Amino acid sequence: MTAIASAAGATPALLAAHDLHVSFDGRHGRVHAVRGVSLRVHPGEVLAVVGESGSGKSTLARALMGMVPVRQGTLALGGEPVPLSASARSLAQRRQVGMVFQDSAAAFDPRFTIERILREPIELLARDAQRRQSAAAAPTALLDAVGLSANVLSRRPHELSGGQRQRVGIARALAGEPQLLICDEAVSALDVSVQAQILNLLVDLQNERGLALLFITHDLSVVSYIADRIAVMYHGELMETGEVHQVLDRPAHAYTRELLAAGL
Ligand SMILES: Nc1ncnc2c1ncn2[C@@H]1O[C@H](COP(=O)(O)OP(=O)(O)OP(=O)(O)O)[C@@H](O)[C@H]1O
Repeated sequence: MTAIASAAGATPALLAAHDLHVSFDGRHGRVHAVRGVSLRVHPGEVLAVVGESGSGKSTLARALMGMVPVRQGTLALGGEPVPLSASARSLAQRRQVGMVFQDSAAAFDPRFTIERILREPIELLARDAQRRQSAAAAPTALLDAVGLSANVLSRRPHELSGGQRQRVGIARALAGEPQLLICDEAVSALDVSVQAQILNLLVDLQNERGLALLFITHDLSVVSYIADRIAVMYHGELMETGEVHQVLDRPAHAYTRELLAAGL
């Protein structure tokens, strides 16, 4: 099934994916993890992607970033087609879209200082002749944007709290000055009080910078708090999309009703 997650009206999409398919060949045969998903994310909006474990949410996010091979489909960013071939530079490499993981710190080299961790993407981008970096991408400015002071620069990841590390993960994702952040369970591993702080930070970034968020979550209260629209995945397909209140109050699909009854 191909469903299009699009808001009504003719707002140009920031990200438009069409008919994406991803499969993995493993010991137990082929897993068709994403099956013909089409969706749009509009500038400045928050699209929550929900679905049970194994429904393909993370694979979809990675496919959008170019972090897993896409078997079929098209992707456009700001109306410009993005090549999805294995040899093409992915959105992850171009950093036009930032990604925040459940455990962003797992990607940090534990031997590196936070300054070095933040400088790495900045320097990669500086080598890219097509991108001009502004002062907003300096390590101190990135830390400032996520509510951390410059004295964090000389520390190593293990010297920070979980919430501080996730803030550094967000700062790193902001290095390319993206218009879209893909957040894959970005607050799930944090204590509840820290979750609220990180959610508020993401909402502030959305408001201040007009950032759009594609927000993968299992948490219904997070969906209600943060999202404008919801996309519901099941077995790799996009079953239903719509405005938050519409999907929460009048889910069209039986699977969505079950998911909501179970609290996602
Ligand atoms: N690298 C991989 N190799 C083989 N199979 C994979 C790989 N990544 C994901 N899968 C399979 O693809 C399917 C979708 O997984 P995915 O992690 O995208 O689901 P999810 O909805 O994000 O789950 P969760 O909520 O538990 O994170 C699952 O069957 C999973 O086992």
